[in-house]
Amino acid sequence: MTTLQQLYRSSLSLLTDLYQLTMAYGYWKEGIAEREAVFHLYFRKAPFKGGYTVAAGLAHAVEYLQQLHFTEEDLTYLSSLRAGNNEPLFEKAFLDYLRNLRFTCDVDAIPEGSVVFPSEPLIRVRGPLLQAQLVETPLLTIMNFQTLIATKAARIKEAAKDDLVSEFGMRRAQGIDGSLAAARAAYVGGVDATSNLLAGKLFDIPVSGTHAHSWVQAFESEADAFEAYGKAFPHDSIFLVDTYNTLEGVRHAIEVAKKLKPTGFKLKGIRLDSGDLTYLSIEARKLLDEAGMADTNIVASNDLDENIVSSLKQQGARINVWGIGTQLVTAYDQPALGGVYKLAALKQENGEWNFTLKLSEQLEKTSNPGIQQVRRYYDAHGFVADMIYNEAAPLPEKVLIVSPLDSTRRKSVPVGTAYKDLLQPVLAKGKLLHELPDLKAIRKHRAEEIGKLHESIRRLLNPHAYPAGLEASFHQFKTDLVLALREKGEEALKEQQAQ
Ligand SMILES: Nc1ncnc2c1ncn2[C@@H]1O[C@H](COP(=O)(O)OP(=O)(O)OP(=O)(O)O)[C@@H](O)[C@H]1O
Ligand SMILES: O=P(O)(O)OC[C@H]1O[C@H](OP(=O)(O)OP(=O)(O)O)[C@H](O)[C@@H]1O
Ligand SMILES: O=C(O)c1cccnc1
Repeated sequence: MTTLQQLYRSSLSLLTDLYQLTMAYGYWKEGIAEREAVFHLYFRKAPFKGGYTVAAGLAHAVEYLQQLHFTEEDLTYLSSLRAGNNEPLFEKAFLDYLRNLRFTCDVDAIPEGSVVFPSEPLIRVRGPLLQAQLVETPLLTIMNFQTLIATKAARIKEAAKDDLVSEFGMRRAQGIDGSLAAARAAYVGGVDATSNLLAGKLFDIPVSGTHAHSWVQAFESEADAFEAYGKAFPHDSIFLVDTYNTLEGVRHAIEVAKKLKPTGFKLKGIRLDSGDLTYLSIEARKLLDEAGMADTNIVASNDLDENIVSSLKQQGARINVWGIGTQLVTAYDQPALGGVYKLAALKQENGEWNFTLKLSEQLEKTSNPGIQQVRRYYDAHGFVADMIYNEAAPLPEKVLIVSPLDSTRRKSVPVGTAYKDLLQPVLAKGKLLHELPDLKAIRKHRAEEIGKLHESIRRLLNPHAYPAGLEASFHQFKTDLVLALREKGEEALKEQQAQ
C-alpha cells in the first residue's frame, strides 16, 4: 500500500473540487474528454521573499495519480448529488464512464529536492483533457504545501548551518495531514529529524525529542524530575531546564548528571525554551564546560524561525541543536505558495496543437502557452541561468533568455554552455517509468542543488535574482498571442456596444 493509502483510504478520487467533476462531465458530454491536452503546474513568486524555492511533493503526487479510480462508494455519492431542478447532477452513463476511468496521461516533472524558480513547470501533464483537468486540485494541494515547507526548511537550515535541526511542529500544524506532509517536506528541505512519530514511521525520517515542562511539574523538584528521566534514558536524556529558572535548571542538570555518572549515564543535552537564548546559552555553555561536559548539546526552542536563528548565531549564541515548530510547519510568514495549474495546449480536431493562455491584467498572472520544458545552464561554479522554452517549436542556436516580468531584462548564454533539461519523464500513459528516489536521495539532491547556487541567491535577506525566464522566440510568441487575444477581446466588446 502506498503511504497515502495507508493514511487515508483506498480512493482519494473525491479529494478534489466539485468543479473538476462538473467540467469533466461537460467535456464528456461535448465529446472532447479524450482530446489531448497539456497542463503545467508552476508558481509565480518565490516564497518568503527568498531567492530560490525547493520543489517537493512529487512522490505523493505520483502516488495520487496512480491510484486515481472511482470506487462504488465514490460513485454512489456522486449519484446522490442533485442539480437545481432536483434531477441527478450527473447522468448514469457518465458515472459508468468514471467507473472505468484510470489515469493514462504522460507526466514529466522536475525531481524533488531541485531548486526551482517562478513560472517553471514543476509538473507537466499531457493526455486526455478530462483526466488532465480532473487532477488539478489534488496536485496543487500536494505540491503547493510541500514545496512551501521544504523551502522554509531549507532557509532554516541555511541559517543553522551545520547544527542539527529537529521539526517540532505537529501540535501547531494545519491539521493531521498538515503535520505529516510538513514533516516530510521539512526533511526534504534539510531538517534532520522530526518529533512526529507517525511521520517517522511512514516516511523513514529519524525521530528525536526531549521532554515537556509537565514532566518537571509532575515531580517534587526539578532535580527529582531530571533524575527520574535520566534513569529511564541513560543515553538519550535532554533535560528541559527552563521550567522555573533556566540557569538554576542547568545547575540541577549538571548535579544529576554527576550523580548518575557511575551508573553509565551521560547527559546528551539541555533544552532552553524561553528567555534571552543568547545570554542563557552562553552561560549554560560555561557551566557545562566547567563541569567537564563539553559534549553536552544545547538545544533551543521557542517560536524560532530562520531570522531568529541567524540573529542568535550572529550574537554568538552557543546553541548547536534547534527545535523548530510553529514557524516551520505553518510557514508562518507566508502560509501558501500560490502555485497554479494551467492549460497550455489543446489538440484540435485536425490534429494540430492550439497553444492557449490565460490573460490577465497583471503580467505575472498571464500564463505561458505551449509544451514547456526548462533548460538549466551551468558551468564549473554552478547554475548560470534557466530558460523555459516550447518543445513544440524549433530552438534558435543563439540562446537569449527574457525575464517574464520585464522584457527589457535579458540574458544571453554563450553557445556551447552545458545544460540539462529539468522536466524528466515520470509516467508514460499513466505507468511509472522508474522508481522515484527515496527521501535520503532527495535530500542529497537538494543539498547538491542549493550548493550550486551563488551565495547572493542563497542569502535570506534581499537575495539577488537568479536569471530565469522565457526563451526569446517563445517570449515573442507569447507576446503575439496576448496581443491577438486582447485585440479579439476589444473587437468583441465593440461589436457588443454597436448592438
Ligand atoms: N537573543 C535573542 N535575540 C533575538 N530573539 C530572541 C533572543 N532570545 C529569544 N528570542 C526570541 O524572542 C521571541 C520572544 O520570546 P519571548 O520573550 O516571548 O519568550 P519568553 O517570554 O522568553 O518565553 P515564554 O513566553 O515561552 O515563556 C522568541 O521567538 C524567541 O525565540
Ligand atoms: O515554539 P515552536 O517553534 O512552535 O516549537 C515547539 C514548542 O512546543 C513546545 O511548547 P509548548 O506546547 O509547551 O508551548 P509553549 O512553550 O509555546 O508555551 C516546545 O516547548 C516548543 O516551545
Ligand atoms: O521533543 C521535544 O522537545 C518537543 C516536541 C514537540 C514540541 N516541542 C518540543
